[in-house]
Amino acid sequence: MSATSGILLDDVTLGYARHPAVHHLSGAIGSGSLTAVVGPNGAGKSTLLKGIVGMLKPLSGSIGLGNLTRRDIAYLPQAAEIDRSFPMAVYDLVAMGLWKRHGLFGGMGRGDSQRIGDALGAVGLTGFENRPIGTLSGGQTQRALFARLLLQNAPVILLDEPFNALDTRTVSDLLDIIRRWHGEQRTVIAVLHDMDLVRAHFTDALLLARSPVAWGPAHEVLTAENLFKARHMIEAFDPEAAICSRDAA
Ligand SMILES: Nc1ncnc2c1ncn2[C@@H]1O[C@H](COP(=O)(O)OP(=O)(O)OP(=O)(O)O)[C@@H](O)[C@H]1O
Repeated sequence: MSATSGILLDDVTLGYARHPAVHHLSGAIGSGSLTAVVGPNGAGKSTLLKGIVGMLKPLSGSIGLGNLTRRDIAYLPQAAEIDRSFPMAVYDLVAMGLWKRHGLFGGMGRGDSQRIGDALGAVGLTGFENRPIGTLSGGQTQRALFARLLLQNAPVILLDEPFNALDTRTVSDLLDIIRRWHGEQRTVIAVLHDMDLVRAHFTDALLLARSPVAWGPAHEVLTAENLFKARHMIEAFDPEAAICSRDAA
């Protein structure tokens, strides 16, 4: 992976219909870092990922990508946002990871079947090539989506609650792939709720409660005091506020 200065968040406010969901966030996600975004429900974690991937334009502030473009970012939304009813075989879903290489209507190149087979093997889905995606279990679906991410070969990978409702075996297998990406100096940012998992496997953590509570080495961020503060901040938040109090002050 090429070296970049990482992702720079400069006083970023993100929201919907001008209602801010993430307020005044500044900091850098270093290139090659393994960062967990944590915080209570409604803290703005998914919103932040959507801002970084370019699906949401900041209401104010800016998100800088250094020498990367949006096309260098692979994004796995929450499972609930993925339409599994689309009639498609596992092989074709995973092959979509090669679109960046070939373009939407480009043909498959030599070696692509091998690459797809390798990616399916890496996630333990060899033999599932022809299965319609609608017939997969939740864990198998997430494995197939990780295979697609493997083929995307992106320097930045954003994962929104990738382990939600998965059994320990599947989590462990997918964590191996995340570790592999980290070893390849890719930047990995994952929204997670399991604090023990973050402490054990992630180098950095950003604790959000619409505003940033703490950001830095995971073991320094995930203290009982910070987590309590984040919960308190979310409970005290007025979701109907049209503009944030800091802007109004
Ligand atoms: N499309 C949308 N339109 C309007 N408001 C939204 C939209 N998506 C999210 N929000 C609101 O923005 C706030 C932050 O939501 P977000 O999904 O980013 O939180 P989260 O930290 O990812 O939560 P969770 O842990 O529950 O997934 C919430 O109050 C939510 O209701």
